[in-house]
Amino acid sequence: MLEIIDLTKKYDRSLAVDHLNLTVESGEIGVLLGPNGAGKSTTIKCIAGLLRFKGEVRICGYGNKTLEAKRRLGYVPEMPVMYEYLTVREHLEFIARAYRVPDWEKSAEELMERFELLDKAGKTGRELSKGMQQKVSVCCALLPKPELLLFDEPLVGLDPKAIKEIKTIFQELKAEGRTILVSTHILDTMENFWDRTMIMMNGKVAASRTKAEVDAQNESLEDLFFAITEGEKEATP
Ligand SMILES: Nc1ncnc2c1ncn2[C@@H]1O[C@H](COP(=O)(O)OP(=O)(O)OP(=O)(O)O)[C@@H](O)[C@H]1O
Repeated sequence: MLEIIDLTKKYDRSLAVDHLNLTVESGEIGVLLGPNGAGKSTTIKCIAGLLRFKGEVRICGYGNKTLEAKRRLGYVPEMPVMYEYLTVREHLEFIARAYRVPDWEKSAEELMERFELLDKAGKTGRELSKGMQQKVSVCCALLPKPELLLFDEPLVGLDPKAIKEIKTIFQELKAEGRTILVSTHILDTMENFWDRTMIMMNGKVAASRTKAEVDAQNESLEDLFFAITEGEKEATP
């Protein structure tokens, strides 16, 4: 479970996230939407503990800076960050050792197979394309089986097979009762399996809806997005 209470983040004098509150329950897929510059990546980086902020972020009840929270968190950043001289397999081994993942070799092989990385397992970070780096980043986040997974624009630059695999994985994680927060601009790919959406504008949640609420209005995620961001609808958070 993820709880964000009164999160505020300023870069120098510019306010990127403004007293933001949101909750994503265990077994839910939360989708963070919003125009460019709305504050989505900043929010995700604050949750991941990469930025200082005011307010509170709780992961399964633990403050996000604690070891208990970090153990339960997986993060796929917008831009993959690779060690230039580690191979794909060594990246997975590094994560497995850091998180003390038991029997990691089998899980790592399965993940590499799902993302068509087995034949790239011996390639180093610097030898990988952007899309391959993105796939390694996803595999590294999934390997420790965290309770909360943050995906910042996970589908950008991936090939169709990897996109299909990620969508399947979202559903598997949900079925296992994990908490997922995805920031994306690619609305139609999330259409069928999200549970809760938060639409951000100017650092605030301009609207928060469950899928049931949106379905009851006979709307799509895209309809809701434009209604909120283009002001056709009263923004009721
Ligand atoms: N490192 C930084 N230093 C100063 N300002 C920043 C920094 N990173 C982001 N910002 C500002 O914070 C605000 C929110 O940016 P953020 O990257 O969180 O938005 P976003 O919703 O993820 O946008 P996008 O959809 O374009 O990725 C923007 O006004 C941006 O210019």
